[in-house]
Amino acid sequence: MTPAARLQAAVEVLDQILEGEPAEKALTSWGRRSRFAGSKDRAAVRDHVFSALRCQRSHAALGGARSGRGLVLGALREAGQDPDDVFSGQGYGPAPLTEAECQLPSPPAGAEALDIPDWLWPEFSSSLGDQAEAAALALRGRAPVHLRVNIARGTLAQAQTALAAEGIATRPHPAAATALEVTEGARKLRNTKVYQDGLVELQDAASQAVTALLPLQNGMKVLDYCAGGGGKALAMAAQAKLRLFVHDADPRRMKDLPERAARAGVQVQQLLTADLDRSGPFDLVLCDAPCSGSGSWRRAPEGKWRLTPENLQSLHQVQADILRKAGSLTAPGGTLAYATCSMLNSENTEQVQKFLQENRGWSLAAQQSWQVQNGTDGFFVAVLTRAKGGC
Ligand SMILES: C[S@@+](CC[C@H](N)C(=O)[O-])C[C@H]1O[C@@H](n2cnc3c(N)ncnc32)[C@H](O)[C@@H]1O
Repeated sequence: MTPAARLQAAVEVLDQILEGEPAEKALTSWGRRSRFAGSKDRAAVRDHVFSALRCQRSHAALGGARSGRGLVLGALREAGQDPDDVFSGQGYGPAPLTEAECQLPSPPAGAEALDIPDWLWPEFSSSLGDQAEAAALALRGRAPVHLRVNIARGTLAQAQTALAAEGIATRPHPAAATALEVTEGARKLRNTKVYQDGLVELQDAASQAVTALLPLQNGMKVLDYCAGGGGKALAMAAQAKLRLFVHDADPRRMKDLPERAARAGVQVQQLLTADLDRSGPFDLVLCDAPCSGSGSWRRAPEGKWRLTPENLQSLHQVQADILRKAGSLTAPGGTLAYATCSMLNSENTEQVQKFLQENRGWSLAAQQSWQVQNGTDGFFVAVLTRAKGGC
């Protein structure tokens, strides 16, 4: 495909996404009907689509329309490229610009230029303070690829050497002792032996730092209450020999966990919600709660535009309920860890404060947050200790 044809494909996929289709589904259906597209074409179209979604608001303003064409036009204008080179109708590229599209709109400003919804900006800026602008700008860019070295299988240096032998260059990431950042060859990763043998897993460095902060010790009975795909469960298992249980309100979210656990050489026991009470209490319960995802909007940029004040409100309720339930499953003297991939105070510190106010016998042992402008996803974790005679 020519560069212009790839952009035309992105225009079509973006139009479907703007009509409400999930990005992955829209890309998959484009892929199915475009058998002529090679793997490089598919990767390029995907990159165009995700870049457009990260900057959807500002690019729509610059392109004069919230449409696939508008977003691609806005991206070209922001990059200082002549749109006529792409919108020429040549080589299966987009049709030439109309007279209306040729009009230069006034440049975006404020939250529009920062690609944050207006309703969210007050909370975003009060949560991030003088870092709000830097964080919003970081969310407009691509996320780095981070790996967690499975230290139960090998050292960081061994993983780097093995990855280099398969054409993947990495460097250690300062956020976590187990973290590597891929600097070259990321697309090849899943086909490498080092990945398939379980020496490395894809996981953001801040996500790794969350579990590194937990007081895990051999023999502990641990529950990952919101296990999803199991990223944190597997990271915990690499840190100590645990009796590890996983749960998710939607067990389908854990479908890949058995295979991932086998690759990592880890045993986990899945629990249904109905079995939780009789399986507890646990020495440590981690809840990696559902959230706005504001810390990972670089990876899942649709979330930024699909979040509404009402969704955020109901997430607050779900988070409070999860904390309460996970607290009840924590043994006296045990630890409850609450984590999100959000940078919003209302999902983080405010939830923890509310829990501490409403539940006697708990204390805050540690709290940390990570922000996107510092080279990781945005994350938050609070580690709470239950008193030995706690109620
Ligand atoms: C942030 S994701 C977890 C990611 C996972 N821990 C990882 O590291 O890969 C949050 C998970 O919480 C689950 N969830 C949502 N509501 C829940 C509830 N009330 N109780 C338990 N899990 C819930 C969702 O299905 C989702 O899989």
